[in-house]
Amino acid sequence: MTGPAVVLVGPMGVGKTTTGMALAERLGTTFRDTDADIVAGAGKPISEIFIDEGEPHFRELERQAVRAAVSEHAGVLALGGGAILDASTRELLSGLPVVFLEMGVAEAVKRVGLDAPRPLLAVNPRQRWRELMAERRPLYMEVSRAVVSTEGRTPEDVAEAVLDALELRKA
Ligand SMILES: Nc1ncnc2c1ncn2[C@@H]1O[C@H](COP(=O)(O)OP(=O)(O)OP(=O)(O)O)[C@@H](O)[C@H]1O
Ligand SMILES: O=C(O)C1=C[C@@H](O)[C@@H](O)[C@H](O)C1
Ligand SMILES: [Mg+2]
Repeated sequence: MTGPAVVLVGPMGVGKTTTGMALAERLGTTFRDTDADIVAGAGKPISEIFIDEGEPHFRELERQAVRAAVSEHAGVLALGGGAILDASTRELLSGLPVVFLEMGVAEAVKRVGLDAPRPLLAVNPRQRWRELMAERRPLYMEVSRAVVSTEGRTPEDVAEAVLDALELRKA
């Protein structure tokens, strides 16, 4: 097993799922998303896992979900926005074709809105988003082979930029 063809990381709403699906189609492969794996395993939405069992429990489920997906999935893999907080996950990602999708705060507000059921942005979302990114940007950078801006690009354009960044385009 060689691991995923591409791993997408980045903040909530940056387009990991949308771009990931476009990229998988473009590469003729399948898409997998660790958030979706966790929801399927727990049988309830992430917001309810946070409320019922707390964030540390969610992070442990996420750690396990990333491990399983990296070892089982050969297509395009999107990780939850906070997966890179775990040091052992960052270590696991080293050597893999990881791409950091990014955008600014104004675009984040446009994309995720202010009332979406995202537990980490429930209160004062602009401020919280800035704080989260200040903490996480260095971690996204640490695990990534390339950074791709998603602003002013359609998901299909972002997928093409990811292929260019990883030099995955066939001649
Ligand atoms: N390149 C883009 N330009 C404009 N809007 C986009 C782009 N990519 C995604 N979106 C929109 O932004 C929203 C969030 O996208 P998506 O769910 O793919 O992000 P995500 O990174 O998977 O978020 P999450 O953290 O919830 O998993 C969706 O409404 C999607 O249609
Ligand atoms: O940025 C985060 O910490 C999160 C992002 C989402 O993908 C989900 O994994 C969850 O809402 C937490
Ligand atoms: Mg997603």
